[in-house]
Amino acid sequence: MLTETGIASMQICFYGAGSMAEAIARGLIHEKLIAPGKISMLNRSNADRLHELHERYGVQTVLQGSSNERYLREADIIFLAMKPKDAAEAVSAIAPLLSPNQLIVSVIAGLSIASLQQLIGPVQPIVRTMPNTSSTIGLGATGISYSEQVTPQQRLVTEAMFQSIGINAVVDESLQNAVVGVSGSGPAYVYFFMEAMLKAAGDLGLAPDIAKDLVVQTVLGAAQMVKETGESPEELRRKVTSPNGTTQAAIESMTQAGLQEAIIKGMLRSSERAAEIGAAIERSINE
Ligand SMILES: NC(=O)C1=CN([C@@H]2O[C@H](COP(=O)(O)OP(=O)(O)OC[C@H]3O[C@@H](n4cnc5c(N)ncnc54)[C@H](OP(=O)(O)O)[C@@H]3O)[C@@H](O)[C@H]2O)C=CC1
Ligand SMILES: O=C(O)[C@@H]1CCC=N1
Repeated sequence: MLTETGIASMQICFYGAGSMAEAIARGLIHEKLIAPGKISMLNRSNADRLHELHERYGVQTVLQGSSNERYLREADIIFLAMKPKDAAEAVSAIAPLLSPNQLIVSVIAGLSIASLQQLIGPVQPIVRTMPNTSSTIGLGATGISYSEQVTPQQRLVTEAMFQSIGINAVVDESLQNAVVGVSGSGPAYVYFFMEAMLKAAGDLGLAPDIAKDLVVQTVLGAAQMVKETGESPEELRRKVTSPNGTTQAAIESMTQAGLQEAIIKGMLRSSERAAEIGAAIERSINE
């Protein structure tokens, strides 16, 4: 499927060279989907960051204002990967350089296809995505939505790219903010949970390196159990929980502290925040 897409011969430009751009670029390179020399990464002012990316991956890098234009014009695929607050200005700046055969792939939380069309024009094929940073190691989870202008071939390319760095789900654009709340922000919830587990392990007297090994393997093993056994988290939890045993005591204590409600509330808030961010960009465009 990958050779059919012709992706290996394409040029990919990351406009915005931060954490998410690096996670995707690193994943694509690591999975050998595309050679580093076919990837360019641009940012606004942080020259050290570009130098670091060039040294680390061998990607082409250049500072805003020099020969950025060439990379942007030559790219078959342009990833928009700046923070939402910078998006309207950054996208407006490149709109005059774009031609309608270039595929725009946005990873920007909250930013709608309609807003991007306002900034770029109606004919540009646009993909709105919500990936996550686990793409770095090929274990990402990405929500994908297409504008009408995206061709079947461009869809193949998009899905091949995101499949090479994890799994993806094509969703109606109205669900993209839900994807933010679930898997876009998701890795941070798990890290937050692990931080708490590590703290408690220390309080219980375990040395940091031993605590880390035990916590990481526990999280990894639990996720893998859900994936490989096909059993639900609830069923698997029951199997750990002996009547009147240690796990029951822990779960009762966590429930009393409102852990489940706190997680649900936090996820809904992430999704709501994505909508707020999108609305703020929309307002700034229409001002
Ligand atoms: N981090 C995550 O887990 C995820 C992030 N996202 C989305 O990815 C996007 C980027 O987030 P993240 O990677 O964390 O952000 P970072 O702050 O790490 O990176 C942002 C990058 O954008 C660059 N930039 C800002 N303005 C411009 C401009 N005008 N022209 C060119 N480059 C510019 C910055 O350059 P400089 O440093 O020089 O200013 C920087 O390289 C966000 O919109 C976010 O919603 C989506 C899913 C997950
Ligand atoms: O925190 C954020 O806004 C971005 C979007 C999803 C994950 N990180």
